[in-house]
Amino acid sequence: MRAAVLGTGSWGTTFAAVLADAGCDVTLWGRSEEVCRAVREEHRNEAYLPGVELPARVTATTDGAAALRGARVVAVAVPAQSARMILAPLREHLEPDAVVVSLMKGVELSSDRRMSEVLQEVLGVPAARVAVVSGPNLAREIAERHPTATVVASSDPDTARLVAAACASPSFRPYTNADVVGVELCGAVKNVIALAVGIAQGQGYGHNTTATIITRGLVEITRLGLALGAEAETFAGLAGMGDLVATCASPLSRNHSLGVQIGRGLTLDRALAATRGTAEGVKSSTSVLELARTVGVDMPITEAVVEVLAGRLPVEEMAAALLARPHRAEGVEGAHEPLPRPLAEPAV
Ligand SMILES: NC(=O)c1ccc[n+]([C@@H]2O[C@H](COP(=O)([O-])OP(=O)(O)OC[C@H]3O[C@@H](n4cnc5c(N)ncnc54)[C@H](O)[C@@H]3O)[C@@H](O)[C@H]2O)c1
Ligand SMILES: O=P(O)(O)OC[C@H](O)CO
Repeated sequence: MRAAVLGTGSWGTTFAAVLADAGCDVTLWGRSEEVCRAVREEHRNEAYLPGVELPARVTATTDGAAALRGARVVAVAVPAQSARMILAPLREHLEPDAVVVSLMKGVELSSDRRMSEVLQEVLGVPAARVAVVSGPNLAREIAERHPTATVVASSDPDTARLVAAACASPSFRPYTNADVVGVELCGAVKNVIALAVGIAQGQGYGHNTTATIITRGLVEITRLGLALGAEAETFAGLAGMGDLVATCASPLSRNHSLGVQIGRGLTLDRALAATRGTAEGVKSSTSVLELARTVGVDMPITEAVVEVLAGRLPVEEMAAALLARPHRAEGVEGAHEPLPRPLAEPAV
């Protein structure tokens, strides 16, 4: 099968290798001629995956029409906030029967749309031909063939099975799932929770704090997902708990690392400059919170991250603001309990 991957960053390049390991002939599309030449001629992408040799079945081009010609599976791995702009010119080159796969973990800021919704709109493909791949998938580990599982979600079971078959390799095991909303929200919101964990660790807090944020973060993700029609069991699976554990534990996570820098007192601009690659949670925290407000869901950790990143809540007051909320029962349902306002006012 021929496949295309749009985006030559760390996940796009790694997923191209996964597809090739599974037997696909893969063309990467990117904007840098130098990166594409190195993939084609040296089987390397040193900027994003230093030291990794790519399979011979992976080639690369800056020509979108050439990349998409004959591609039955088209996977997209560009920054979520730029996807609409990047993909619009490629629409005319998509094969009529192509299945489009979102590898992205974000929510569009301007529209609060999930990335599978953005792909449907901008590429003009129906939901039945769109899939989402999400799970505990740190690119570097997968590029090194560490054993890993993931979730392939689509509203159409045949589409999910096609994509799962296209990416199943001896070291990469996909599970199919019909819950596109749940799988996609898990991927986007865990980045916000990983920022919160990083912030706490940067402040010097230990494992109890980390476990508290991960667990209550999962409650937030679940609450939002259920309100938007997702299935409860998705959140306990690979895309939910699995990805939270990987992202919140690993220094390979850009969101986690960026959070640590913020927790240590760096400004957002400096923390971004110190973080290589796309930390989707920075912008998606705002769109996730907007989405939550449209359905009346309480997401205090997400709200605290938004306030800290915006400079309205001093980072050293974040934990106190969260702990000062009214006490409540532990379950997923719950009253709206915003952060105490005086602590969320603009810092002076
Ligand atoms: N890296 C991971 O471990 C990982 C794992 C799972 C999911 N994801 C998700 O995949 C998506 C991409 O992440 P990544 O890690 O590959 O990011 P990255 O920062 O490594 O790479 C982003 C790529 O997008 C390209 N790009 C940016 N603007 C472009 C434009 N205008 N035209 C063409 N290309 C452009 C960059 O050149 C780069 O190649 C994100 O949503 C991320 O959350 C990443
Ligand atoms: O580096 P991050 O924080 O984007 O996380 C990478 C993957 O999403 C982990 O599954």
